[in-house]
Amino acid sequence: MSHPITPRRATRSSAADPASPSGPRPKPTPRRQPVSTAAANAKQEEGEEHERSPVDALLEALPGRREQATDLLRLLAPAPALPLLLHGGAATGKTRALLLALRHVRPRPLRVAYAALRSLPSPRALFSSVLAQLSPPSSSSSSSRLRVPDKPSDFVAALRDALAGLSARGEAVYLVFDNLEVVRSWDKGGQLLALLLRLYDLLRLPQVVLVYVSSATPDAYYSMTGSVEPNHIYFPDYTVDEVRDILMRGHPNPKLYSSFLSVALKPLFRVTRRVDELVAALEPLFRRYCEPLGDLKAVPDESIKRRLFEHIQPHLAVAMNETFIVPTRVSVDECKDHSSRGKASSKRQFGSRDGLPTELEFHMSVSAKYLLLSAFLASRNPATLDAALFDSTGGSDNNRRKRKSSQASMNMKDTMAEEMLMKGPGTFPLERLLAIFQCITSVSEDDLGDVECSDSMMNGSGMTGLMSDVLLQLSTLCNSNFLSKSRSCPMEGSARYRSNIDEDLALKVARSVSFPLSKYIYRR
Ligand SMILES: Nc1ncnc2c1ncn2[C@@H]1O[C@H](COP(=O)(O)OP(=O)(O)OP(=O)(O)O)[C@@H](O)[C@H]1O
Repeated sequence: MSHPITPRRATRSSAADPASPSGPRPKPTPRRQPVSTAAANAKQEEGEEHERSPVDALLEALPGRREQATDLLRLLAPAPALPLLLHGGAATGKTRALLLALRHVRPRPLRVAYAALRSLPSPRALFSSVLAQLSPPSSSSSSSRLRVPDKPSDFVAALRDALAGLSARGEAVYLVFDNLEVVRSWDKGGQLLALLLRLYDLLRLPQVVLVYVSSATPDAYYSMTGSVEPNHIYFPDYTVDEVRDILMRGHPNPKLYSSFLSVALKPLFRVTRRVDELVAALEPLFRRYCEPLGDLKAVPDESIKRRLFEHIQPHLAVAMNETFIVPTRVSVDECKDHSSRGKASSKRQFGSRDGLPTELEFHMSVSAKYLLLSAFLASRNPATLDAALFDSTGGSDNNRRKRKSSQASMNMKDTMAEEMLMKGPGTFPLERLLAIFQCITSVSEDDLGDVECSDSMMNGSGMTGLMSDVLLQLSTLCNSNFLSKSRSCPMEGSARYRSNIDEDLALKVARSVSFPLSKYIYRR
């Protein structure tokens, strides 16, 4: 299930291995050992009899992540450790596994500065968050007084000072950059990304362990920086059995919940594989499932199971048609002072489907996002411009188009575009939607070298995977009001669709999959 990791990989730079510092790499300090007196050993052995090993505790908290948890404990050992990259699709447990594993890393004390980049609005907020977490406890309460650097080079200098102080006190420091791919979407994000990836070379502090968490593969990053290549651990998508183990863990009535999951999990798993979305979708369903029961502690026999199954079936069908939306509760202000709190809490909440809120983060599948973008373009652009906007290779080639267009045809297009804007979002047939969808997904396929459009984001199945569930996604988007479906057109005999989202929301969705939407929006 899990792809093999490549521990201590060879590096692309000549002075890559900290164990054999032949180049400019700093001399590794010997790994610090816990105090090893007879008394300490005895105490440790005694403790081991009563306590579970860190690995056991970790494995219990991480169903489906045995291999990753073991690798984490091994590769997180401090001083000197190569940077570590955890990569894999959305909600595959990267953050959870890392944060739990860090609790078990020895020796202590250690300091963790965790930057949840998805919750941070700008480079400056990132600098502020990291430096605040590294400042001594006395000054962290007055973090407003902390001078926040504007320039990345000043940040590196300030970071080095803060880390040197902690290293001098014997503290190992873990610098975690979660959702690293987000940096790309920031202004001058490419440069900042390269700088973050080169921190190992820039800081030269062996007791500092850099950990990057991302949906993109290592090659997406390290081929462009030429810096030391990290160890990496791959987090594949969960299988349905693994998700079942995760959901079953610690349930007060395992027999009842197991009989519920045997009915509800597989159908929903076809719609989403994200654990957080499944948890959110299953919770209200389980309450429904239990409605006929007087006693929630009861162990259901076969006849009760049958009755519960009949009771839940219609609700299950409705749930499968819903789009999963998870609101983020993190406001920009909250982000400014602290980064780390945001992520977990923001993801567990399940949003309502009322209206089309703009402050939500949408945890849709990649294909649903592309479909929504295709629908937005189909509603927004005149159909006659499709051929020009999406050339035969699927791409948008504005320059060539401009050169080739005659003044007369440009004028005609302008008039049409104006009419379209006056009329509001237009309707379109399914064929047009699918054609645009195919074009824009093929563009993204060409860009697979890009961080955000990595294989992992496509769930390892490539763009064919995107196409396969498109009709299911379409009905989900309609049910959740992102698209509306009109009655069949008497002339064409088929239904027409209309996008209900505005440009801001479309741009937000586009950013989340790094799709250059503005290139495809026709503007006069
Ligand atoms: N093995 C697991 N056991 C229990 N809960 C899990 C497990 N894996 C994931 N989850 C839950 O699923 C949700 C998403 O997990 P997490 O944030 O760790 O994923 P991620 O891979 O970091 O996602 P992203 O790439 O979107 O940041 C969290 O609520 C987390 O607790």
